Amino acid sequence: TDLSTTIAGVKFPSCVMNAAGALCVTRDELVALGKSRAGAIVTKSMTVEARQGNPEPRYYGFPGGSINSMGLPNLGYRAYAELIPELKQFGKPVIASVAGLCEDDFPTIAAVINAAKPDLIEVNLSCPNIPGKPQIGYDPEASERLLKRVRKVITVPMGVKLPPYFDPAHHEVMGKVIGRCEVDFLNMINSVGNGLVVDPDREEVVIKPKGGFGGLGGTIIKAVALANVRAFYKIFQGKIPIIGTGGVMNGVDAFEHFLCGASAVQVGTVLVEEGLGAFGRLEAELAAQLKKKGYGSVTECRGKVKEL
Ligand SMILES: C=Cc1c(C(=O)O)[nH]c(=O)[nH]c1=O
Repeated sequence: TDLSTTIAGVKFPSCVMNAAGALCVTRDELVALGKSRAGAIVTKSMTVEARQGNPEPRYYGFPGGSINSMGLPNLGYRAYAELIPELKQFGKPVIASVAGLCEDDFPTIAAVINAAKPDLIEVNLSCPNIPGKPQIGYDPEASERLLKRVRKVITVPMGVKLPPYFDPAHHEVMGKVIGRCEVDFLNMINSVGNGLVVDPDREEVVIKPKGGFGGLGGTIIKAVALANVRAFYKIFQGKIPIIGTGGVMNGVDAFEHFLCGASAVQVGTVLVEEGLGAFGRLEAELAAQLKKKGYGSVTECRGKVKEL
């Protein structure tokens, strides 16, 4: 079964890769991703200055998912610019995830990172965990302004990592914004922002930052992720490739993302909980599911989910 895929003209040896944030902050983590079965190396979203991130505990896994308020711990964009040439030696695409603490950070980072020639750049409009900073992706005007500014300095394929939307009216508005910004691929969804997990025995929240509020991931967000993949797949009639992220814990979850229109999937929670071996398991399970259903590749089943 062919698990390779192509996004914006870039060939991925496998359609399963890490989500920005999962096991991808340090050089060693990124090299380990290069040596693993991951279909790409996706960096942690990067900021201008290196950051320690939020106080711990800042990640908590539980049956069904995870909650995190990492606070953008990363090496700073200059360090990743230096690392990219080395990371490109592993025979798989390198996706540089660009964030920023303010709008002006994005073009600053994007211009220098673009010069390092990652295979693709993913603009993260959806970090939910910077205290006092609303998610850019929930502000269409700011999103459009920012995407147009970074598009001017990015010559490699440019994608956007979006937060979950919960209303078709928002899908429509963001669809129009994306349509005006020459976006080469989409990635949805980022974590479901500002959830709260409580430990009833200790009568406490489970993470320290923001009073315990954090981004949700894992099985519990799969239905939201699938809805967003499907909504934007339909808006763009499959013409803009979508990376499906959210709730992929096994091969069948991945298959559901492809049925809804994804061209590849990213995994976060399952990677943090299980480690890099998850890639081999996910690939085997996905291949088995495709075979069972009579599909020869993920491309064949893309967008094939039937309505009633
Ligand atoms: C870039 C920061 C993000 C973070 C974080 O570093 O807190 N967590 C997420 O779930 N999604 C993000 O986009």
